Amino acid sequence: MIEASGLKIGGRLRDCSVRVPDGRVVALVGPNGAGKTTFLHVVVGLLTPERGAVRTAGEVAFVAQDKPLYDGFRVAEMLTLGRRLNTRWDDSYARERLAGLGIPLDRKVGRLSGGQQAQVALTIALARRPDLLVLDEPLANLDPLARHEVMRSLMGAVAETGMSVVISSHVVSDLVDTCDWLIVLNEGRVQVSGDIDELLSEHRMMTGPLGLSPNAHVVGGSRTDKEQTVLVRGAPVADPRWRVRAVSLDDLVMAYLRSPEAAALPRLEGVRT
Ligand SMILES: Nc1ncnc2c1ncn2[C@@H]1O[C@H](COP(=O)(O)OP(=O)(O)OP(=O)(O)O)[C@@H](O)[C@H]1O
Repeated sequence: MIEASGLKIGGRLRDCSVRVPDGRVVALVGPNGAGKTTFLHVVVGLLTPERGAVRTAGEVAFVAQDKPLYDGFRVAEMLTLGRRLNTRWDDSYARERLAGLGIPLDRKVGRLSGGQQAQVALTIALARRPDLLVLDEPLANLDPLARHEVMRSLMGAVAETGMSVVISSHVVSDLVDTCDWLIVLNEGRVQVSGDIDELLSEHRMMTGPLGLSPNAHVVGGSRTDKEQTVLVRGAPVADPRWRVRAVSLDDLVMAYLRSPEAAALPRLEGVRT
């Protein structure tokens, strides 16, 4: 569970509130400089907000954007470090996971591929047996195959343990198959927070003639010289002049990011400050 209320850090985070239930796999998306890393640092306790508060349940493991590995260390030495630093460390889990991935324990970290380094960082975080795993852009600099492998093996671990996860990324398509909760951060504000299936089912994309009102709550849109396409929230009024289709997660995120004043947030009463 993550409960954040009214988080403020200068202009980097401005009144950010979210409430995410236990066991969710959260996609935290937003453009460069949106505040994702800042938000994650507050969630894991590395930064103290000027205003607001955050609560998380249980043990938290964090994998920072610049993977916290030592190039000169062998993989086995990274595990020893993990064991010494963490009381809840599960060494046999770490060794089995790395063996399953074919990553040799005697290899120096600096000699591993980017994908293997990401897997070692993830294994060290998982071996801490966290209740909440927080990953800041774990897929950055990985090729598509390695991205897929990291996400697939992460999902295996989630299915085994039921832990909550937050993953930040610029690339929505990397997260679409694995995450079930979406947070969109834009210019230091939480623009969207909610269950992904619910968000997708309550939004529609409508295309119709210019000048025609969609008779629905419009999030944002685009136009050509003949037509307009708008993302709407809630059921549109039936009108044959509009072509209505379901939205993809990408459509939804892009439409909100293009309209920074629009928001899709649940009511947050009951959040403790
Ligand atoms: N230590 C700091 N002190 C002051 N401002 C900072 C600091 N770190 C980052 N910022 C600024 O805060 C804003 C948010 O940065 P942050 O790194 O949280 O964004 P992000 O969404 O993670 O970006 P990216 O996707 O590029 O990693 C940016 O404008 C950044 O320049």
